[in-house]
Parts: sequence; structure tokens; C-alpha cells
Amino acid sequence: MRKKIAAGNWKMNTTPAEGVKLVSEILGKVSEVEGDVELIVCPPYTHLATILDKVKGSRIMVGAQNCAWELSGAFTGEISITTLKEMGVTHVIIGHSERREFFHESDEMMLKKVRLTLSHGLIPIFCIGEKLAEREKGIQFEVVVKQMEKVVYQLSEDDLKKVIIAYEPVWAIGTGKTATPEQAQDMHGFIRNSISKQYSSAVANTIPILYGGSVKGANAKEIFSMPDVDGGLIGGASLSVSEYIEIAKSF
Ligand SMILES: O=C(CO)COP(=O)(O)O
Repeated sequence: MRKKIAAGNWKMNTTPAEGVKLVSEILGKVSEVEGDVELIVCPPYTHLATILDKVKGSRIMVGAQNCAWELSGAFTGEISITTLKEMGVTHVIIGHSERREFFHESDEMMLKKVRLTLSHGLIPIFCIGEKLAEREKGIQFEVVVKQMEKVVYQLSEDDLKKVIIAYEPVWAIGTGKTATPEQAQDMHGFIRNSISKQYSSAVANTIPILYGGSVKGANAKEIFSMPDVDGGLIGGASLSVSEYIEIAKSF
């Protein structure tokens, strides 16, 4: 049985005070989420300390939205993996399409970040996904496998087993346009098969593959019912307590 995961990527939303309010309200409703669904919130860096304090002893885990690709040094404005680890962060989103696009992150940088995250005992949530033009050309599978090859397929089997993959088609992010459950399943099945060919089916069967892109309370159940979809990486809807809880209850 693979893990079921509802991870909220808050992106650059909420002030520190708003973030604490949001997580407090989520905590108040967490008992409604039955079973062993893993709940992860990824607020902006500035809120991590207070939010980690708030969720202490609860089932909510806290992730960062990024980390630096080097361990320390002259990298103005960056946040190191050792800082995140010391604070108690458990997950790090790496390679989000917004970081690829707006911050020109290279595959080499992403690989360094994934390696640093793993070597410090944190879990990378590695994002992949094609752009609209790539889907229209019918090359979405090649695009996604290349993204995997350049980064996570560089890892040993033992390391790969600790990674969470998030398939986020860029055309579905923040657009209200969701992949159909069949489109999500097609890609998730393809990714799992590709991992199986590259490593083994035993490895492929243990890795959680999340779907991201306009997941909301109203569509989560259908998407999560697909055999190779193990949960969601949720943007906009994770900022609403009722939406996030409804999504977490959709397994
Ligand atoms: O990018 C996403 C999560 O990382 C998805 O964002 P939305 O859920 O707002 O489409």
C-alpha cells in the first residue's frame, strides 16, 4: 500500500499572521480526515517557525517550497537545507514549474537540491509536467521522462525510493483547467512504468505520485480514485480550510 498524501503548496500567499490562522483552522478540522492520509502544508519560508510550532504533536507535517542547491556560503537570499532540517521541516518541493520558469532553475540545480535534501533526511517532492504547447504537439510523455532522466533517474535505487513525484501539467496550474482523471492516470501510469523499467517494479510500486493542477474539493475524489494517483499537490484550494479538508477526505 502506497502512502496517500494531500500536500498544500501555499506559494507566495498569506502573511505570517494569516498563515498561522490558516493552519490553526486546518488543525481544528483535522480529526475529520480519517485513515492514514499524510497532510503536508508548505507555507512561505517566513512562516515556517511559527507554523512548525503550531502543528507540533499533530499529524500535520511542514514542507518548504524550495531550498538552496549549495550547503552554505555566499548565496544571498537563499535558504539552506541545514536550516530547514534544524527547524523541523520534513519535505521540500523541488523543481516546481514556477521555479523552472521564473527562476530558470536548471536540471543540475534541481539534482543538487534533491541530493542535498535526501542526504539530510528530508523528503523531496519533485515536480514534473509538460506545458500546453508540448501537450498539443503530443510530446508530453517524452517531456516528462526527460525531466525524470535529468534529475531523479540519476539517483541510486535506495535514494529514489524516498522521493515523492508530483505530476503537474503546467496548463492545469492555477487555470481552473484540470487534467481529466483519465489524462492523469495515463501519465501517472506511464511514469510508474518508466520507473519500473529504469529500476524495478518493486521500486515503482512504492513511490507516491501526486497530481497537481486545479485540484479542488469538487474534483479530488474522481482524480484520487485513479490507481496510479496517490494524492495531490494542491495550490489555490489549499488556502481554503474547507476545500483542503474536503480534498484530504477524498481518498
Ligand atoms: O502548482 C500547483 C501546486 O504546486 C497547483 O496549483 P493550483 O492548485 O492552484 O492549480
